[in-house]
Amino acid sequence: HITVSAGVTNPFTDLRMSLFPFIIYNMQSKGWKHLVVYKSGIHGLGLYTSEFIPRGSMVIEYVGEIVGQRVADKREIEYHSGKRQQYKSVCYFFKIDKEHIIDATRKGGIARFINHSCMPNCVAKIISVKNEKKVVFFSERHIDPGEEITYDYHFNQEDEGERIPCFCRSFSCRQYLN
Ligand SMILES: C[S@@+](CC[C@H](N)C(=O)[O-])C[C@H]1O[C@@H](n2cnc3c(N)ncnc32)[C@H](O)[C@@H]1O
Repeated sequence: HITVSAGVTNPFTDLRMSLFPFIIYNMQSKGWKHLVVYKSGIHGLGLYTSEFIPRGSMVIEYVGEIVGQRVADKREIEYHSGKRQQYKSVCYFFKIDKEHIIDATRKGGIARFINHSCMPNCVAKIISVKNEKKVVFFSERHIDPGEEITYDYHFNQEDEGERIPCFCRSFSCRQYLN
């Protein structure tokens, strides 16, 4: 049984899936869920689960280069400057704390494709493993095969100058990401 949200393409019922070049399996260590990158009904590409995920499960880690605020600020300007067209309108940064940002733009895992939803099915938690901070997504409810993985970005309005319209289409959508 596959649940499909209204209007959202489901990769597991879509025959074009086999032709889509962006399918990458999440081959991280055992215990992680089987996840697929596929075009999203929310924005660009998104991350989907191909298996049932019970509530409270570890879903995936946000992996990338850990940089400081100064480097992140420089890279943000570089990525949005137009020199690298593919990074112009998207942001693959995850802020762990004031000093540490994970940049998954050039080197990183598929968690960077997780889109924002105002009614998400996952939550990002910062956990410490051997004194190292890691960002791990946990399921907040059970997630059916074929559902897009989402979390609430919790962007502050003052973070960015321009407001980013939200396309999560959830019942309680706040209309903007920031
Ligand atoms: C980490 S990327 C997510 C993956 C992205 N969809 C892609 O194709 O690479 C974050 C960016 O996706 C877009 N995005 C994510 N969730 C969105 C939403 N609910 N509404 C509109 N844009 C969204 C924004 O441009 C945001 O900066």
